[in-house]
Amino acid sequence: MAKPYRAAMQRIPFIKMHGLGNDFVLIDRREKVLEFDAAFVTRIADRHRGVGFDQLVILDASADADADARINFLNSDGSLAGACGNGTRCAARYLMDQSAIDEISLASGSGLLRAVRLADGQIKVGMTEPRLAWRDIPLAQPCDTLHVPLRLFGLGEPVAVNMGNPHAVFFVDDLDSLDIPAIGPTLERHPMFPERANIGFAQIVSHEALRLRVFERGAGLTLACGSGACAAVVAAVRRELVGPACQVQLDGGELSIAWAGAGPVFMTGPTAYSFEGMLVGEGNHVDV
Ligand SMILES: N[C@H](CCC[C@H](N)C(=O)O)C(=O)O
Repeated sequence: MAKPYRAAMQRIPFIKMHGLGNDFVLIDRREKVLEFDAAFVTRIADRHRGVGFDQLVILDASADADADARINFLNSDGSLAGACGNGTRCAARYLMDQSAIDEISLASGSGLLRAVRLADGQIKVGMTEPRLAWRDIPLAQPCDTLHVPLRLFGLGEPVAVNMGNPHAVFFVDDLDSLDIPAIGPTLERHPMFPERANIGFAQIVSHEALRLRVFERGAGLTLACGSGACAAVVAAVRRELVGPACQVQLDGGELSIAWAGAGPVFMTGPTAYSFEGMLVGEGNHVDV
């Protein structure tokens, strides 16, 4: 007798999007309860056996009346990401397109995020105010987050910033001379960072521009990291290396970041749809 496979089969529609090549599988659960576990997430993240993504973006209906939806992010290794700037911009674009509106509010783990569509189509999001106390990064020991006492691989002391997720930013003279895939894992998992950290390497270009590459917690080196771009500008403003408006040049393109030295960080940049599809399988163990 045939196995009653189809009866148990779950079908999960998804949309693939990216912001500067930082890519996402977006699952909209606002109208339908869809359940999946960490094994499912890592399987879908697999770029050969699955769809492939840096972060999975999950949209849920929000209990908060001020928010149009609730947003959560999972890294490709299955871990939770407290914030994701490019994923926020992509989800905001998707929700705005669905309702033909140009402004949206999203409830996230780091607070309420507001996003707007600008006249040129770029999406601008107000990220949360950066947290700068060592406990809030979090770091393993009390220290000045402007000079975290960590000296490795010939790098200077990093600046630590929490953008809803932990970041350490190293300023370097020559970004191209660094073997980031080789040094990234050690830094991401250094005992100084009890919740691991996103590791940014920034090279100052001018008072209004910097180049950045980020080895992301739970995802490795990506083409762009939105919260990393915010963290790098916050770090550079604190070190008086750039002004309050700064272009961040990432491998996948450019983000405009603005931070007045206090309050929220604003991030503006492009978003793009790649394709849509259907994840198909039994229960939580979905065959792609
Ligand atoms: N790509 C994301 C960052 C994901 C952060 C994640 N790697 C973590 O904090 O664990 C961004 O655009 O901000």
